[in-house]
Amino acid sequence: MPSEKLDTYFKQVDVMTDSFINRLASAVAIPSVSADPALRPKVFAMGDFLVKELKALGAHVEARELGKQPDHPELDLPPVILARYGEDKSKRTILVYGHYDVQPALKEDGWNTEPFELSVDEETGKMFGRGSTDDKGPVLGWINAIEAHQKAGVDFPVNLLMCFEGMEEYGSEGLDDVIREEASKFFKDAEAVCISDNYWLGTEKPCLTYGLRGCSYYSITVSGPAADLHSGVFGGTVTEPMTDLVKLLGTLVDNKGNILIDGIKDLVAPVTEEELALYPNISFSMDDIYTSLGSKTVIHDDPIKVLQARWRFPSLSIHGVEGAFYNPGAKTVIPAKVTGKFSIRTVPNMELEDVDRLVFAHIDREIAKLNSNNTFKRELMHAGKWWVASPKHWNFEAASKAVQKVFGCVPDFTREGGSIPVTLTFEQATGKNVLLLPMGSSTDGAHSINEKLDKRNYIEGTKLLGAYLHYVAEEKQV
Ligand SMILES: C[C@H](N)C(=O)N[C@@H](Cc1c[nH]cn1)C(=O)O
Ligand SMILES: [Zn+2]
Ligand SMILES: [Zn+2]
Repeated sequence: MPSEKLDTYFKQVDVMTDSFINRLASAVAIPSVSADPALRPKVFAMGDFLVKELKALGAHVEARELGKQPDHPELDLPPVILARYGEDKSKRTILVYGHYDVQPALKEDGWNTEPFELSVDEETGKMFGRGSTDDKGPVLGWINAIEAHQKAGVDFPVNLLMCFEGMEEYGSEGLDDVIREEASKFFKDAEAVCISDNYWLGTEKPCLTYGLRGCSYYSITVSGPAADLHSGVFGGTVTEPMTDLVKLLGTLVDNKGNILIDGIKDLVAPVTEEELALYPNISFSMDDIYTSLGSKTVIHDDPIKVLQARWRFPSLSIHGVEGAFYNPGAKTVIPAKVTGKFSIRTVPNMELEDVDRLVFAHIDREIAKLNSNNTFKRELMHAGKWWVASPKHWNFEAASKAVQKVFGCVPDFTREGGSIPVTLTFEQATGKNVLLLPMGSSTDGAHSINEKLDKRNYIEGTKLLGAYLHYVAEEKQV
């Protein structure tokens, strides 16, 4: 058992707490928003930051350039950063993945603090900042683990391969090809894969995740007049694009979460008795969902139904309207062109092509019903497939032991409502088991305002990642 080495490593992590928080603060200060063309240089800057940190620790680092962004040919895609720490043939080799881009964030969206300044509340231990939990904290967790081993003089237990991308929040543009290409090259020695980019179910108990929903993201564009118009002068004389769009968006889903697109439900695999038996053992209560939501505005009032709605069934969310008036005040404008955006979270056995076919058939039918003289365009913006794996593997076994060592409890085995499409690509390209080992908790507010990572999750999470690697080194391959 790696107990003594682990205790030395844990003590070192505690000693280095402030320095690890400073590292996170430096990373959060780089607004690496992949969706904002104006901030693309910052995504590159964040990649450079990681390269510098990794090289300073003696890792071998290579960058894979991805060329231009297909839907914005004027933009360069940020590189995929590949790194290797350790080349000892007698050790296991583990491949880890994370992303260094973040979701957009503006103070005026409702943040209590500047989103790109890490703001640490010493009383609660909450560390607010965009990317703190998704996914800069976990990515830095791997780097912290390397550094703490060095400083503690504890031999690093495995060879660590790292793959960090800068376009995850924009559909992981270009990454699949790199993974397939490198499976027999940079990643060839990998014996298992670990991804830390999702969240605990609650705030106290860690989990290991073996399933993800997929995400198919669509847009509908409605255009009419050549330019935005005065609603007093032109209201009642022109077919308004926004009126058509609101009608179309209103046909997709009801406020009880039922998807109204014909045929979607038929694509979902029936829930088995075996699966049903797993839910009651999972620590999850209505209070957990209330705390995560910050409200009681739930659709289901039973925790098992909540979990199933999140993991096991598809959902459709309407995200926003480009071109619409959204500022405070009362602007009397008729927008000339509006683009509505929505996505469907997909589950087994929904095939991407079937979902697209049903979505487009539905939109076309609804457009025809409008009898409108506006112009309509509907598009799939990006898609990633769902993933479910078996947690009966030494990779999960090692992570479970690490959770028990660091947190003193047996983790829940969970699925996740969010999507990390490259998980499936890693599994298929390397042929190895993939484990999702989250660092953040259910209240972190990833993608939302006031995103945070608790100090405890960051520091104990850094211990967890290191401990996982020690237990992995000890697991027998079956
Ligand atoms: C779970 C992960 N941290 C995450 O946030 N994934 C994103 C992936 C995505 C899909 N479309 C755009 N980004 C998510 O689930 O929304
Ligand atoms: Zn993420
Ligand atoms: Zn995200």
